[in-house]
Amino acid sequence: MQDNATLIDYIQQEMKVQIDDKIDPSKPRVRPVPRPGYAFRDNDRIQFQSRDFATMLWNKCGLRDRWTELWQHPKTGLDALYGDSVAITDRGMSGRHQPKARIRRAVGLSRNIRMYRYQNGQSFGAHYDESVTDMNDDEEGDGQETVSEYTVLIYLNGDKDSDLIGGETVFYPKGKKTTTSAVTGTGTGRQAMKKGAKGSKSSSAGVSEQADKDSNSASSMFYTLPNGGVAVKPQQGLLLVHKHGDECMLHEGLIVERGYKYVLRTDVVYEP
Ligand SMILES: O=C(O)CCC(=O)C(=O)O
Ligand SMILES: [Fe+2]
Repeated sequence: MQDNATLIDYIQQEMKVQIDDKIDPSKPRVRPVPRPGYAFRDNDRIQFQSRDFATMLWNKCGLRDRWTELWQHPKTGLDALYGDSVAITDRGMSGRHQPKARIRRAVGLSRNIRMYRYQNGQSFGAHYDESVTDMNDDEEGDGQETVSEYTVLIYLNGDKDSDLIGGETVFYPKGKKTTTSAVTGTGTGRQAMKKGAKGSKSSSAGVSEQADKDSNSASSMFYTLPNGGVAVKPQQGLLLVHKHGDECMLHEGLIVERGYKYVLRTDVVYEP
C-alpha cells in the first residue's frame, strides 16, 4: 500500500481501537451456532457506513492509481485472470443481436467498512463473497447506483509485528476441496491438521512453504497447500484484492492459532 505506515497507523487508531473498545477480547466468547447455508464464522467484527472513510482509503491505499494497470496488465492483470468480465459487460444483448462491449468504470471503495478481529481458535469458513448493489442515497450521495466487484482485505498485523500464528486466507481453485483446517507449528515444518467432520479425527498433510526468506517477496506472502489451495499470510499493510460475485473463488480464513488477526474489509465498486 502507498503511504503504508501513516495509513496503517490511522486505521489502527480509528478502528482497531474501536473494536477492542466495543468487544473486550478478554471476555468469554459465545461460539455462534452454525447456520445452514452460511459459512461458519466466529470472528468479532464491527461494521459502519462511511463514504468519507472509503474515499480516503481509495485515494491513499494505492488502488485508485493502480486500478487500470492492475486489470489491464497482460500477464498478471485481473483481465488476464478473469477475462473481459471485469471491465466489459455485455449489456444490451437481446435476441440474435451481438452483445455490445462496454467499459465499466471503477467508482471507488464501498462505504460499507468492516473490521474483523480473530483470536485463538477463531476462523471464517469456506465461502464465496457476493456482489452487492448499493445506492448512494444518503445526504451527501449523488444517487448513483454501484455494484461491488472485488473484495478488498487489508491486514493490519502479521507474524512479524505480533505473535500471530495462523489466520491465513486460503483460495481454492475450482473443484478443489477446502482444508477446513488448523495450521499449526512454525517455520518450514508447518503442518496442516485436517480435521474430520466433527473435528474428532485428524490426519496431517504437509504444507509446501516457499523457501524464499525475503520478507518483501511475493513468495513469502503465500504458500501452496497440498490440496491446491493458495494460502496468503497476514502481513501488516498487505492489501489483497480478489474478484467476487459470480467469479469469486472459494476461500476461507484459517483458524488463528495464537495472537490476534486484524483485518479491514471493503469492496471495489463499479458503475452498474
Ligand atoms: O479474514 C479473512 O482472511 C477472510 C475474510 C473474508 O473472506 C471476507 O471478509 O469475506
Ligand atoms: Fe470472503
